Amino acid sequence: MSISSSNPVISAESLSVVLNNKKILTDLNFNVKSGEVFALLGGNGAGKSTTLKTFLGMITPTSGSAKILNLPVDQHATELRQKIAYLPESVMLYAHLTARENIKYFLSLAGINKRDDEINHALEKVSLQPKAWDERLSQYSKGMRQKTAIALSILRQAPIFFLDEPTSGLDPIAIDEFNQLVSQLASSGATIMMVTHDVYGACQVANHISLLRDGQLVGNFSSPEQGHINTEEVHAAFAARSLA
Ligand SMILES: Nc1ncnc2c1ncn2[C@@H]1O[C@H](COP(=O)(O)OP(=O)(O)OP(=O)(O)O)[C@@H](O)[C@H]1O
Repeated sequence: MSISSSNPVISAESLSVVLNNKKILTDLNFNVKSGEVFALLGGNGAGKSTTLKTFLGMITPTSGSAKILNLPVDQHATELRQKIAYLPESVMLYAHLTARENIKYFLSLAGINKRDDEINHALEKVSLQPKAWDERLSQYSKGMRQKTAIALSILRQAPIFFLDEPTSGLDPIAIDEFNQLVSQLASSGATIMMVTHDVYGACQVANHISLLRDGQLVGNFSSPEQGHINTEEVHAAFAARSLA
């Protein structure tokens, strides 16, 4: 179950999901390789959360498959879990513990021991200000909680990230910092899939964007060799949904 730069790390193959007799996802196909950031973009009710839940093993495909490292996730959830970092829209860490305490606690649950200097290094890597390291998370902004969760994922050495609406509720500076962090993670070889309705943020950070509408992929965009995906082009495609 190794990660090579040429094989897809995350792939949807003719993935369809029906829930309560309702077609939610229809024939999705995409591949994400190591070092890439993939954004699944769509409006409310497009099927983004359903796609994410399918890759997290919480929903079983009705047909086709959702694979990670070429393994169907619904059949290999336990062995894949340790490779995956999942950041929900609201990061699930303890408000009454500090960043350092949260990290130590969740690492201990995973049976991982890290020295204080290794934890410091991870917190530095995500640019969490040192003066906040020993403050309770109840004092943190959403951006700071996300940084803490990413530091934890770095220490867990999880190479595959699933991000759910990561920039919603962040101020513009925190959005830029978060996008930089995502780009850094990808440059160091992580594979990142995010679901979002933030066109601008997706264009800033993604190598590939797929546009999801009514459970179907209706547009694909890739970044040029140097630079970002064109925001206006993606915005026009996204906005066309209301005219369809
Ligand atoms: N268990 C279910 N049974 C029936 N329909 C469902 C079920 N779960 C989700 N849906 C429907 O599937 C569609 C896609 O929902 P989903 O939550 O995946 O969309 P989304 O793109 O994440 O939306 P949002 O941006 O609003 O969170 C919606 O119409 C939703 O009502």
